Amino acid sequence: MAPSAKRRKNLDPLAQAIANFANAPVVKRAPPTVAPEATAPAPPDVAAVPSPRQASATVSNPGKAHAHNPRRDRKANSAAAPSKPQADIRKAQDELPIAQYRGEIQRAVRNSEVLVLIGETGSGKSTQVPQYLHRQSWCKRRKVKIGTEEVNVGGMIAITQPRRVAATTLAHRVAREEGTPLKPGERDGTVGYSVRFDHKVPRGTRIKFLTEGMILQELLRDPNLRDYSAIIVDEIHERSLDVDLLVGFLKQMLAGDNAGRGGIPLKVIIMSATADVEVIQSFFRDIYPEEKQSEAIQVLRIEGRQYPVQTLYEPEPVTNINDALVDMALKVHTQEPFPGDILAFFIGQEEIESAQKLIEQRAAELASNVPKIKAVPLYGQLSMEAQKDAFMPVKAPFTRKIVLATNIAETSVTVPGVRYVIDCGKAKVKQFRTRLGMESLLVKPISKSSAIQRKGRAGREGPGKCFRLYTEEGYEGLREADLPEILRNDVLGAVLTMKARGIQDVINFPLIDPPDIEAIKRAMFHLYFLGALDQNGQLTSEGSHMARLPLPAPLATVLLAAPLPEYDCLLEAIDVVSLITAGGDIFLQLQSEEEQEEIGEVRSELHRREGDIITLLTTMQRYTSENTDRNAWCQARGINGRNMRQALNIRRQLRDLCVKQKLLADKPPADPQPFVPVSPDRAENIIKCFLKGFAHKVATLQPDGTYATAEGKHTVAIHPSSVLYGKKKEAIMFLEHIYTTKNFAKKVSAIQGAWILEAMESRYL
Ligand SMILES: Nc1ncnc2c1ncn2[C@@H]1O[C@H](COP(=O)(O)OP(=O)(O)OP(=O)(O)O)[C@@H](O)[C@H]1O
Repeated sequence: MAPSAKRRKNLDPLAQAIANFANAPVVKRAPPTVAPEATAPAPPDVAAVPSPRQASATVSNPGKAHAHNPRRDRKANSAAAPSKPQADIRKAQDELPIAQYRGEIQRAVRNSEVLVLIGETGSGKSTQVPQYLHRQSWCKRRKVKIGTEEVNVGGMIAITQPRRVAATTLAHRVAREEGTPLKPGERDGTVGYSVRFDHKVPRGTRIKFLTEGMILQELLRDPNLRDYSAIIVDEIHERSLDVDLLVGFLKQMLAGDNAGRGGIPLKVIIMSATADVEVIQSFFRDIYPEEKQSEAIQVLRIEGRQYPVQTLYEPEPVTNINDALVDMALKVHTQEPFPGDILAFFIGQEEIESAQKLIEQRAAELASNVPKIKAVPLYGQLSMEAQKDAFMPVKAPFTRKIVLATNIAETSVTVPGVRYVIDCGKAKVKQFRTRLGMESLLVKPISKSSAIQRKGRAGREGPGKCFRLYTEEGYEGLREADLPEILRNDVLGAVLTMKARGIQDVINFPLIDPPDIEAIKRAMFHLYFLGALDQNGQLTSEGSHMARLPLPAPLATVLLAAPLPEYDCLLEAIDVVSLITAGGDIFLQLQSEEEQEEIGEVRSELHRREGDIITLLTTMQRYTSENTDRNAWCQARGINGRNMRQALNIRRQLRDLCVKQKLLADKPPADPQPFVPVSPDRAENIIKCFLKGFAHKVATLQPDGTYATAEGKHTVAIHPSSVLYGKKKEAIMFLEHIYTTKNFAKKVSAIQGAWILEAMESRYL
């Protein structure tokens, strides 16, 4: 039997069903016409409003207690008999633990304002809950009168995710389950998504997956979230800065009178496998009078997981975690049954890159009767296109996929094919060091919540195993949850978002864990310096533009300054900003001496003595002037082609946004445009324009040859990835600042001391 056929045969029925479904031609169901309630009837025994006690109780035998039949409900949903692949996927849906709770969830949402839904990883929360709700009568789009204006309110469900990869993969999955897959060129559908620089929202969308940042952007445009009937906040345990802000805004809306929504209430559903229910409940509680609290805020726990996952610990603490990860990946590969892919959690991108090489080397030495290995990286700095590889089945026969991931694969995602998880127990955590005014990347032990989430990536399509590279005592010693981002990060973006939403008193904005008042004050001062706030702390019109750009405030400041006559460099600024926000480094690290000689020489034609900003600009300009083979062009220069394509996509969107915001008069001419090197004068202007956003990130050369930051006089070194590495300049400006082995400045440009004064004076005087 051919290995691929063997592989198929070995799949269990559910995995087979999913594989069949994924490979089968898509059968499109017509976008639903809303036939509320009747389409998903409540089971006969759940008509009464539950007491809060009932609702929050764990149901030990849910199937029996609710006499609910998901298949019967589903039958009522669709008149036409489903095709085979659809029937398979429906069977898989019905077998999820959450299916037994469908009626209970529908009823709880109908009868409450806030539902906290806790269910094990893989129980079906993210994929099923929006599907259970979007045909309910309260979710209908309604025409209402607000003052003299007639507006539509509701009709859609938003479901937020902490990460882009989760939002897009879930949207694709749910769209297929709904029978309206997201295909290029397809304009109609039930499910869509919106993440930074990528949106697919078909006509007729009822379920929209968004990153938390995107819904905050929507809140700026529409403070009443009129498009939505419900907001599902998924994976709240991650406690990103954005999710904390989002629940703060939702709390304010729930506490209000819904006048901006024509009286139509917004439902809020908070979901997680590992969140602290009491913290969430108590956050919302004070909106309601005591006697109404338990009715308004309900809690439901979904019991059970679909497949068992066996946890295996190390007998002794591991000394070298990176070696142990590679060894374990190969051990699992050679000792565990095939098929069954492996998902291994690494500390960070660098560790993944070197492990990938090691695994590939060692895989080449395996005997011919052992399956081959395809190692696929998955980390945040990869372009979206490159991230997709981790989710694709391996095409080559008799090959096992090993996904080497950071914690971006920790929550919410299903990596199809994965049966085995390897957890190194550590992660790189960004922490803002208030005293130093800079970020550090620290390697820290993960929390129990993270360990549970990582384990939960197995057991989604069949029984699985989780290999923890730490001892059981080590696990017991982990803290329950991670520190919320708002308590360990710079709150600049958060304060700008609050101000842009009209929050005057940011210190008293409702937050689950309010940050240090000093951190808020520092952010306000920084925003004042960037021109986003005036002396009274009021949002300026620049600040309002800044908040609407999907960029960190300093980069948004650069784009707003660029059209000014003294700089006049908006197109160039967009080119640089696109490359900076596209993903990881554009220039691949040259490994061998040979590579350094060959590629280094071709690459040097892009290098500019002014530093990384003008080098990036030259790279974009040369790339877009290339009219024959852009891939070959990238390859010859050791440039990451995927990141370049991603940057082009961002460039197009930023150009459109700037036309919309009237920063750019007309659409610029299409590529390819002839390459004209930036003149030194123009380069100076462009760097000065960046200084408007980054005057706080400058350092001057000291007599001993080191650089000291203007703010705080901390020593910084130019990072080896910079074209100015090893160079001595009077002063430098850097766009990134990171503490790893030492304090490094990245994306560095040479500046003059006088320019710093100029940039400061223009703001203060
Ligand atoms: N992209 C996908 N491909 C294949 N199966 C999938 C996919 N997404 C989801 N599934 C299936 O649906 C099940 C439920 O997934 P879902 O994301 O809804 O669970 P969840 O309860 O939200 O989990 P978590 O808390 O881990 O995010 C998975 O265990 C898996 O069997």
